[in-house]
Amino acid sequence: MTDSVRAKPDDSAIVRVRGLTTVLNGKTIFDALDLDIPRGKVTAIMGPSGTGKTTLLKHITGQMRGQSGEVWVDGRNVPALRREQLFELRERIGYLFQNSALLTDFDVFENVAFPLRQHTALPEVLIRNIVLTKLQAVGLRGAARLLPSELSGGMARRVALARAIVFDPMLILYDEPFVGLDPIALNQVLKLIRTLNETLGITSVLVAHELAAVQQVADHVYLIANGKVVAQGDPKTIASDGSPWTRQFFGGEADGPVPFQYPAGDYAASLGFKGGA
Ligand SMILES: Nc1ncnc2c1ncn2[C@@H]1O[C@H](COP(=O)(O)OP(=O)(O)OP(=O)(O)O)[C@@H](O)[C@H]1O
Repeated sequence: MTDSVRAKPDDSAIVRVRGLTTVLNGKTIFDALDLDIPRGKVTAIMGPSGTGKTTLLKHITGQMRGQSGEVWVDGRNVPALRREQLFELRERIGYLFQNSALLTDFDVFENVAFPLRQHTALPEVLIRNIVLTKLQAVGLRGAARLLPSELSGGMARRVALARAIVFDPMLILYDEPFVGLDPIALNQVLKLIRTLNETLGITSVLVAHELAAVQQVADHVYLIANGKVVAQGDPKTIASDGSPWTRQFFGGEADGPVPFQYPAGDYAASLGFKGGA
């Protein structure tokens, strides 16, 4: 492994993954994975489909645990946390899911208010102030009384973002935030991710496939494949680092180190040919 693919220990890392090994249904998703997410920055996680990007986010929130290894988030090793410590930690992490997952029967205001009503006993006037502040931050205070069915895809994503920041998180995890957005909505979301990161003084981690978008918003990118970090660096230059992984992934080549076949047993044997090679 070259220096460029080895995670560099960094005291300012808010997330520090060490030796994470995760096997799901007999398939190794992470194979002693090491990586650091720098505090206060926007970090992109990229990699082929099924490589474990969403799974990595779930390790950070403690929704999933590996067989071994450590996942440190703001100084706590997540797999070792007790249930209530885990809930405490999760309240400090905002999560924007792949689909915006708004509650269809609730208007925009109530969607953003929902976590506050679920997890706090704040008076209505305070809830109102928090919700309107968050909606203002994403430019949708005027849409407070619209239903999700009345929103464009980009607006829905911004509402979900307002909801994700309702507890003033230290860390926001975005899972595929750019999928299905038209160019205008895409630019609005990009600008918003960057602005929120700066104005709220938080850390952002995003899983995405779109290199052009990642280049506009991210400070650092990790390329994960085969259970490990296979490349990392500046999003502007990573695509041209010349390694077979980056050539295949960013060049969209069908052939390369990423296998076409999902791991499977012996083909001839599975077709019933005895002792098939
Ligand atoms: N709960 C689970 N149980 C068993 N296998 C799972 C589970 N969750 C994910 N997997 C498997 O783990 C692998 C990684 O899935 P994951 O969704 O993290 O990939 P991804 O890199 O986010 O993919 P994509 O880019 O397509 O969204 C896949 O092979 C998937 O089938």
